[in-house]
Amino acid sequence: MNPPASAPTASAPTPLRPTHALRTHDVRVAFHGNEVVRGVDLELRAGEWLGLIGPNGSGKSTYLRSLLGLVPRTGTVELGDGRVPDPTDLSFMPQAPELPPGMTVVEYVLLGRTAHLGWLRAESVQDRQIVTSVLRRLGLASFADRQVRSLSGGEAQRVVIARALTQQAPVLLLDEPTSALDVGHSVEVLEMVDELRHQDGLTVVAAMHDLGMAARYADRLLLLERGAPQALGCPEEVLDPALLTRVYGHPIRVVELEGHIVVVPAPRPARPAREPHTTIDLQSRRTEEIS
Ligand SMILES: Nc1ncnc2c1ncn2[C@@H]1O[C@H](COP(=O)(O)OP(=O)(O)OP(=O)(O)O)[C@@H](O)[C@H]1O
Repeated sequence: MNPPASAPTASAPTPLRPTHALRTHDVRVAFHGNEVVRGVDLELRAGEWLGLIGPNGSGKSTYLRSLLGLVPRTGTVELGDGRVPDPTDLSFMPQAPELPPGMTVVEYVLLGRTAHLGWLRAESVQDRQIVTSVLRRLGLASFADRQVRSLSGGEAQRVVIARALTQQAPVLLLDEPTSALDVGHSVEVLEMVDELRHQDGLTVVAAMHDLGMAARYADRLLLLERGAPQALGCPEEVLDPALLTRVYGHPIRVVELEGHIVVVPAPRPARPAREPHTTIDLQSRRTEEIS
């Protein structure tokens, strides 16, 4: 008897598993002829965390936004199956999200399910369960009925992360996810993202200014300078004091503390002694000008 069509046979080739979850090749973005992202190549495996680092204006947000199609780009962006990502594949936590007036936390976080809604556009019991579970995990259950506009900066940031997580997309893009959070809440949120990527194979790309936190959570770091990749590798390789000092324009020290990398600004070398004070007599100058 012939085997069913779908059963593997000895001669049938094993389907190749993609080696990457997200790949970008030669991604470039220009505004008014000025290129601000200059050829980013990346290949991320499922469950990998990439930390995007670099000084202000180095192109981190623009690169993330280009992956979502929010700004025009050239180059290629594809998922592991070769598809161009659609809105259900990438969830995004922007740096400065709009919090709509008159909306409660639970309504706002439910927006994360928008891409999954059926033709009736009504959320299901499962959508609500996902929202409840994310709110609980982020310690936000007691905020469910609060107006989003009434939250503190840190509370609002956690709510925005909750919305991104509720989408349950395989790739999570975070633009400075902890910029408004105190140290305790920063660790709590990053730990949760870390747990999700280990449990569910979530692939994370996060723009981060705190280089120590980036080293702690990311598997690899990509350092951008004026849109151009300067280094890509594990935190120990990329967080090279001489490289960081050059790119950030300030002396930087990298030290190890209890097994963690700590990045600290070093004092600048002593400046030459200032010229002695000269006092300008503004009153007499004025008098001279008037006379
Ligand atoms: N819509 C736009 N039009 C013109 N220039 C833009 C636009 N968006 C971003 N830029 C410019 O692109 C460059 C990169 O900005 P981007 O926000 O990506 O940097 P960043 O690394 O995320 O900075 P930061 O750490 O300050 O958030 C900056 O010089 C910025 O002014």
